[in-house]
Amino acid sequence: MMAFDQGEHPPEIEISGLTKVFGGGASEVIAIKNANLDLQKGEFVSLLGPSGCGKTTLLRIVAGLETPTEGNVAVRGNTVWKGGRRSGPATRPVSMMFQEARLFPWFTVAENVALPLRVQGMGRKARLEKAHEICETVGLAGFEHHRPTALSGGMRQRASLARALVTEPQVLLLDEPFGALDAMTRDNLNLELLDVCARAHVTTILVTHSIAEAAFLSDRVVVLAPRPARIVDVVEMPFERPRTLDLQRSTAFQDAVGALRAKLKEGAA
Ligand SMILES: Nc1ncnc2c1ncn2[C@@H]1O[C@H](COP(=O)(O)OP(=O)(O)OP(=O)(O)O)[C@@H](O)[C@H]1O
Repeated sequence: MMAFDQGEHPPEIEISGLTKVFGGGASEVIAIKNANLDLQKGEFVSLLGPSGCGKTTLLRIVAGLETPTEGNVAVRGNTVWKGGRRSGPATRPVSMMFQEARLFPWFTVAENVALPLRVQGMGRKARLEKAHEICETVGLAGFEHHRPTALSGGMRQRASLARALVTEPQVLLLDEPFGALDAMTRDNLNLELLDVCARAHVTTILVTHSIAEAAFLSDRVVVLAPRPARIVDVVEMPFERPRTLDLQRSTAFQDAVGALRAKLKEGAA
């Protein structure tokens, strides 16, 4: 799988003229300035940029959690924001995952994973069955009855990923999901993430500080610059899928990482 045709189908996520300003007067911060971005179904796009360039804010606006100052967002043809105002249906086929696992310590892994289904009103037996299925997919088989405190950091993030996937979302929004983990665990989880996203044909936006992670996972990388926060460029990662860690040793990959680093530098200048 490679090179998504930007014109063939209506975009799965449409972002246009998006601006977000926090505060006012002397404390005004322009977190995003006139961002435009479309994602096709099944595409994996990373937001790459230095701290404070508006990555998390952009993700939260797409999730419907943050109100933009101006602009439009639509997910799967349904308006989320129009002219900076909330619009469209209240429920969306979107799941979000954060850097911290945010699991409830008094629930088991399976109960945590099943929570979004409980919110949707699914009965206990059915939702726990579904949670067990997803736990198996993300490598947590055998740990369903454990409490989160009995898990390693990597396993807690697996549980968090399972919870994000349990509703079979069409769109996955990931805010540095494995940023706090050691490099080896992070590599393994990223490989599994790619596998899950490809199998379910999920459209994914990932926020990351890591140039190599963005290059390895993405179809396209959105390079962001701070002050004023803006999109510097959207760079295609022309690597075949499925990808293996060997890709990272290739000259083509190193070149792509070098090109992204140069774009980041250009944006910071
Ligand atoms: N609720 C808020 N109130 C005021 N300013 C905010 C708020 N949320 C974010 N900001 C500001 O908006 C800018 C962008 O923040 P954001 O968290 O989106 O950046 P980021 O690129 O995700 O940073 P990091 O990589 O450190 O997480 C920052 O200058 C931040 O201080």
